[in-house]
Amino acid sequence: MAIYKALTIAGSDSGGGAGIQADLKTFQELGVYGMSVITAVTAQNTLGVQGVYPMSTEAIERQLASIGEDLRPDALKTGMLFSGDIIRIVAAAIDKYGWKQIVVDPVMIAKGGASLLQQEAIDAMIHKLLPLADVVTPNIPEAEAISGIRITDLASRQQAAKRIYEFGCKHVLIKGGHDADSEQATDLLYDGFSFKEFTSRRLVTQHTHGTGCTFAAALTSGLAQGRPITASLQLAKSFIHAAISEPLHIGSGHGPTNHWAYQQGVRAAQKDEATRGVR
Ligand SMILES: Nc1ncnc2c1ncn2[C@@H]1O[C@H](COP(=O)(O)OP(=O)(O)O)[C@@H](O)[C@H]1O
Ligand SMILES: Cc1ncc(COP(=O)(O)OP(=O)(O)O)c(N)n1
Repeated sequence: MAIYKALTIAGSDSGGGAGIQADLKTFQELGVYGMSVITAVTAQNTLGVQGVYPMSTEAIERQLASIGEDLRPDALKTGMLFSGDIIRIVAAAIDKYGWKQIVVDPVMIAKGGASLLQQEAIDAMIHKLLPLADVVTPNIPEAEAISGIRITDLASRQQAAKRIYEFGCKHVLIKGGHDADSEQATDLLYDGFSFKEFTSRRLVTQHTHGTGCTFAAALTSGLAQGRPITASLQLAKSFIHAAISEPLHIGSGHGPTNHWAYQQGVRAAQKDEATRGVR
């Protein structure tokens, strides 16, 4: 049996809903061997972010080298990178080790408002990391910050995607979770030629902590397994929809998504199929 390996380069969320923890849970659920490089530790729960503690650049470089010298990832994702220095170190490692299938989730601000990326780092994100990305997955505020274009409708979202594409990434996927007025959660893909939409029903819930990390980790899992980009995005959309559909109701604030839900649905469908076959 082939073992596909995925790497997440991101921050730790002590509450387990976002960051490294969400990524590793998603990799595991989708049958991919997960590895991690931790860029920062956050003290975080469903009520918000109580502390941010970046790792030393030496510790990050050492983790990247440990992976690079022994365990080649089939795909990798970046999440919270916090500073321009960390972004430059990560970009240099991607280049040095020749890693492929790069998903850049340009994490900037947690849903509660805490800053997870220093303002000065946006420039490094744009000029060092985006040119290495196979897919960059901004939410609407992140797409606005990167493109400098205010997104108010489909036309401005398309314009922002085109602008971000010009920074050198192969695909831009602007997520629609923040478009609260819409009855649908629509993610928009641009590949330099045309647009494609990935749509699901918008679920009304406050338990959406970690949706972006989980979505990008599911996309990375698909790419690690050798699926094409659109099939990987479809997988990610199905995974996150299931994870939001069946919240765990833990904590007293914005709870995490349910990383078990997708596979529980797959198993239930298989059981159904098997039962029908017996009849
Ligand atoms: N309420 C919701 N109902 C259904 N899908 C959602 C909802 N909120 C977010 N999503 C989906 O979750 C994924 C992550 O999107 P988003 O929440 O915008 O990212 P982020 O966590 O980075 O802000 C996207 O595929 C988006 O369409
Ligand atoms: C450590 C860490 N990394 C990333 C995030 C942001 O995660 P995201 O999936 O965008 O979810 P929200 O925080 O916006 O709910 C995070 N919070 N912590």
